[in-house]
Amino acid sequence: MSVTAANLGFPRIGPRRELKTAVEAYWAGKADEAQLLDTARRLRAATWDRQKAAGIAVIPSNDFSLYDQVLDTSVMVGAIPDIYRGLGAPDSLAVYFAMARGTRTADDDAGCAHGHGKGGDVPAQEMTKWFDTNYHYMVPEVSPDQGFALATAKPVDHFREARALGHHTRPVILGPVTWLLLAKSKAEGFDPLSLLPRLLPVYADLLGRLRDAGADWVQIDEPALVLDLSDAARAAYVSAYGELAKVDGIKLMLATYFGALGDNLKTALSLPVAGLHVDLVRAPEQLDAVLAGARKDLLLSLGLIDGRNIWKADLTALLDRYEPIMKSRSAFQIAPSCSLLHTPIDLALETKLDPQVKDWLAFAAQKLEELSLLGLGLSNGRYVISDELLANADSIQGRRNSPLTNDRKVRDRAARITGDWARRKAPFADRIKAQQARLNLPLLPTTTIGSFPQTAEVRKARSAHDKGELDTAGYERFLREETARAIAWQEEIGIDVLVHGEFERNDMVQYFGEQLAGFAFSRAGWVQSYGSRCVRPPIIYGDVSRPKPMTVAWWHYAQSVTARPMKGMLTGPVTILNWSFVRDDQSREETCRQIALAIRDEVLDLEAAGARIIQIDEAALREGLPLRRADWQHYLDWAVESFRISAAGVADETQIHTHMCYSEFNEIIDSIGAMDADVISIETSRSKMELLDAFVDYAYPNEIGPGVYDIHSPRIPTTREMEALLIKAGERLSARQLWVNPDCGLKTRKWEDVKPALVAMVDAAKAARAALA
Ligand SMILES: CN1c2c(nc(N)[nH]c2=O)NC[C@@H]1CNc1ccc(C(=O)N[C@@H](CCC(=O)N[C@@H](CCC(=O)N[C@@H](CCC(=O)O)C(=O)O)C(=O)O)C(=O)O)cc1
Ligand SMILES: N[C@@H](CCS)C(=O)O
Ligand SMILES: [Zn+2]
Repeated sequence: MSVTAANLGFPRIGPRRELKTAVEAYWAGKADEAQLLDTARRLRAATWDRQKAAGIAVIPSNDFSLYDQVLDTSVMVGAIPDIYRGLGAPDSLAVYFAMARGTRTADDDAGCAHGHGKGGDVPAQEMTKWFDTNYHYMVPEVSPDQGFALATAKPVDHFREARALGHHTRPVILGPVTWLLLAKSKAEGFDPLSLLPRLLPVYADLLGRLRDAGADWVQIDEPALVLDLSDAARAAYVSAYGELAKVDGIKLMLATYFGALGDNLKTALSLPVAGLHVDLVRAPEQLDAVLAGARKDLLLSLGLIDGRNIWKADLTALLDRYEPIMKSRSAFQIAPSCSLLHTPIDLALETKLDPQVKDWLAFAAQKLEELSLLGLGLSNGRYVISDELLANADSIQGRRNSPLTNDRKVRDRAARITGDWARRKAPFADRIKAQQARLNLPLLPTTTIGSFPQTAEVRKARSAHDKGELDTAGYERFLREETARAIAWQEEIGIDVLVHGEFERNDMVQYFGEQLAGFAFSRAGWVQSYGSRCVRPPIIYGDVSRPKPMTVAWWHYAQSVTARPMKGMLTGPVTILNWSFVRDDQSREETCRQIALAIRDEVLDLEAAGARIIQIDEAALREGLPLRRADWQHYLDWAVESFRISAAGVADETQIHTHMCYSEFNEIIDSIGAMDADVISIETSRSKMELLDAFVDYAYPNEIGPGVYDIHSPRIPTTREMEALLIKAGERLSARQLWVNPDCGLKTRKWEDVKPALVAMVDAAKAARAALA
């Protein structure tokens, strides 16, 4: 019996975000192509060396990407829409980054939420979330007459590059069926999956070239196998892998992750591949069925180390569970559950973490060490790693018994929650009357979503403050000036309900996590969100509570400089949960309720301070939906309840807003309705208000701000087009229900875009008021 430690993918941004610095310098014209490619090469070499040093036997290549691995695949197979073709050779950086970002050149990578950056001459491709992660990929675009050809040979180039450095790697490629299932076509009714027969020869060509370059195994990622699939998709798997099996001399490790194969297990096990990777962290229960159904000669890769979270693995528990099965087959691979792309790189860089909490954590580099130890223990017996096991058991015990993770008061309070906590006192119809009497707003009130541009100056000031180069008084003075300027400008252009601009916030989740008990923060724990943009997800290690008010002082200052209503601005519990690394020793649901209580306290303090309107953003509520539909309702029920707990403590006349900068509401509209926010702002501008239909069909009774300004594009919308959108909205919903706002916050935009756009938005509201009155 042999057990081999394999990795499925390593983060590519570099321990100090070297890739971000390099690509942004290239985009800004401050570095040339050779400099960028040189940094990329050095990062790859360091990553391969690191994995070898950690004792990983199967090291991936082609997991590196300058922007996104799905985009790499699209370019590789020649799925380059015509608009980009004139910009350079198919394998040029010009075409690649145009697809990623559009062609308008500028020195920042303006981008936000679910869209991004540049429009300009040529728009970027659409971007969306990679399964249920906070990583975003570029959506492949195909047409009914799509042709495919191997346009780049990056997997082969990187395999050779690694070999020249002494590493025999296992190239990773995104499988053809998942790639097609993620693809979209502008042609109505066209199913990209029908292109499979045309795509397969390109994959076969690639596999042949990898073999000729010396590769023996290729990891082919098919995460779509953990989704609810149609019979057609399952049939596509059978024909695709039947065809690829004809390529001689190369073995495929079919990698599935992010969940159980479930009803696709039979299909997966029937495929003529040499290996199958299964996620046993998200879906440990599938082990028995996989073992029972797998051909004797199928190499199983067991995903044992969590690639989606940062907790140290319990090595003894893993040995207890997996030792007994080791003799059942001649060989196993063990691996992280999925690529380590979704974890920060190296815990060793964290010098400021509480040592106790740090002892409970493993980032990507540490996960490789765990994997390697586990491999040794499973192959040779646990005595060979006895010292390491003892140390690991100490950490696991330490975390389990630590008073840091348990706060009796929080638990008692959460246990006392009753239905009343999640119910506003009066129904919406009564509340809205009280709110209108108090707020006295015009028809179609104007507002924005919260943030104003996070300029280089703002980021520099924060960075200087963090480093101790700018004292707190100086930093706060600077922030007050920025805030006051933004408020005066909103008054000047005639916005009705104001925001303070969020200049004091580094990130809408991190900012709250930094102030809540039960959260820890990394200094260098960056995780790629999209392209060069990264986030540092907070780490929720203990029971969550709010030691003191978090936003009241800033709100108070902002309200003190204007008579108009200033929104209290909070991130909601579900979004804080979904964008954090969450403790794994209690249910997400339980943790979310604790966060909800903390936000409820903040809501009530804002109300007591005089806030008439409080916005609780739930930008990540939808993306938290489980991958399988059967699990949706349970999630939606507790997510909605948490939001309601956070919001429902206020008096009838206090208006609660929520914001969701996405647009697919059809399938979850009942839950959106159940949130019972007085006002919801959503993204609708790009769909030209069509996405309001879900609200119309549902007869949504509360107020809605359908976004009229696409903040993902630097294009400045005209008064006329925003007015037309409002009229369209007014035809679908009562004008009395409508608010006027952009699709999302403006933090990633520039003032020079924001100013004319908001002036035009206010004019559009005035015109629409006259038309709809
Ligand atoms: C809305 N989105 C968000 C998601 N997740 C979140 N947690 N937050 C979100 O807002 N998921 C979905 C989308 C993803 N979209 C984005 C959009 C934008 C970014 C982004 O801009 N990231 C920044 C980092 C943001 C941040 O934390 N900034 C800090 C630190 C800034 C920094 O790097 N400082 C430098 C010094 C800077 C200087 O001197 O000029 C340093 O520390 O070295 C801050 O502002 O204080 C990015 O740059 O990648 C991410 C996801
Ligand atoms: N209030 C936040 C929400 C972003 S989703 C902002 O305006 O940036
Ligand atoms: Zn938003």
